Amino acid sequence: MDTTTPDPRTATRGEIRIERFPAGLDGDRPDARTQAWFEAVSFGFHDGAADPAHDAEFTRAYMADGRTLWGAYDDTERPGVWDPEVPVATYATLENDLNVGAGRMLPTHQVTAVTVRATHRRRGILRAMMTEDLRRAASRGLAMAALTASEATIYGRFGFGVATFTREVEVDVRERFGLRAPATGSVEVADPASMLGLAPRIFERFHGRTTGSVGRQFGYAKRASGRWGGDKPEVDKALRVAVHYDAEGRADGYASYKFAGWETKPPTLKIVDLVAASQDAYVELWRYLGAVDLVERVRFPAAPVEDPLPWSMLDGRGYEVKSVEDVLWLRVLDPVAALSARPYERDGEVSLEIVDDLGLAAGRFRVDVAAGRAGVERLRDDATVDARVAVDVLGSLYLGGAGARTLASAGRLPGVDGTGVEALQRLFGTAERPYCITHF
Ligand SMILES: CC(=O)SCCNC(=O)CCNC(=O)[C@H](O)C(C)(C)COP(=O)(O)OP(=O)(O)OC[C@H]1O[C@@H](n2cnc3c(N)ncnc32)[C@H](O)[C@@H]1OP(=O)(O)O
Repeated sequence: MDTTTPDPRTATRGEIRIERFPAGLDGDRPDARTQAWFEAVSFGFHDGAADPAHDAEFTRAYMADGRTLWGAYDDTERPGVWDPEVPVATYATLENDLNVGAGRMLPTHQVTAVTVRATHRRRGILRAMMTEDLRRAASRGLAMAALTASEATIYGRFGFGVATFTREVEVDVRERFGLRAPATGSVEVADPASMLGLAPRIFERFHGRTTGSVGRQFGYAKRASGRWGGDKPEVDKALRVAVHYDAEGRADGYASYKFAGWETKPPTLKIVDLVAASQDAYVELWRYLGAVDLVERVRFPAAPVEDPLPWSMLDGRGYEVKSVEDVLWLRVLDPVAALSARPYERDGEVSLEIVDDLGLAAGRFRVDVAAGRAGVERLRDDATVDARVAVDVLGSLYLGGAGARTLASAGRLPGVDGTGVEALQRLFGTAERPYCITHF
């Protein structure tokens, strides 16, 4: 493969060429390379043939996001074969801030749009793109990589560990629905068009106060405004939006939602996006959603794991957890920068050996926490350490989403004795569970 550093496992497959490029326009259409890339992504995610009019919108959004697109091309000529300019594999990256706790932001390398054509699967194409990409991100000084995964079995081998979860919940909003929390501020129905400007401002406040939150790409405001329905840049007339205002009249939360249709029994509202910059806003938006007439259920696919809602409901049994979904997967690229960036709730110290097959984060380190800040120092390779931790497990520990005790019970901290587990539990543990409502 034609990558800067050939992967020894795939270098013999000379017919695959890998290119990196920014999304680009040619007049008011995507340029040929970008259009062909969209074709491949649509194919990979079973979305049907790409629509150039839609793709022009997506191209503008990708340009605003500063995405880098990767395509893997097979130039082998065969009669009737699909245009060789349509990549057989795709991959894309962008960068946004991750809130690592107490509002501290860590610039994070995000990976998305991974597809490999069935005809080219299991030939090391993903491995070649991902190892090269992570190496480049690390060399650009990024301390963390992140993704959201379609399957839980793919990315652990590349050092990613699950860091946050959400729950899909369904709330019974018939007559017995009521909340104990005293009402605060007010909720008004908004003109969806106003969300183009308002949604990003509300999100920024949510983002600043929520550990685990990742900055949002351009498309989110378009969706909140109904300009992009679902995943298409087409006006969504079914989308409704309610905004919460605090006692001073400042907008501090919104819920965008849709009626699921009369054929859905019982009648249901589906929350598309709920962004609350305060707990009051969260509860009040639910009070509003629970008061909408002619519906019996409200479905929310992205509720926090620690949700105040059932504790506020007069009848907590009306809150049903349908499923739990992993959202953010984290991959430490630079242990010194990543471990010094996050805040710590207890002082103390622990020494770690990080095991990383890709070598990027491998080594021994001492984490010394005083007044909530960590000094992190690289140790000699033969230094004695308290715990040996695989880099994907470190990704799960990093935001406090998984406890060291739980991971040890699950067999994910082999060889770490009870003292080492307790040291990790004490130092990495957080009172609040991380929460990410951004998918990318
Ligand atoms: C971040 C995102 O974009 S999430 C979306 C991910 N995309 C999809 O799910 C689309 C459908 N799937 C695909 O396109 C492909 O199957 C991919 C991208 C998952 C894998 O691509 P491939 O090029 O076949 O992977 P590659 O040959 O490089 O394999 C790398 C390793 O992952 C393993 N692997 C690949 N796919 C899977 C899988 N679905 N489940 C478990 N292991 C897998 C391989 O066995 C290999 O293991 P090894 O290197 O330890 O021996």
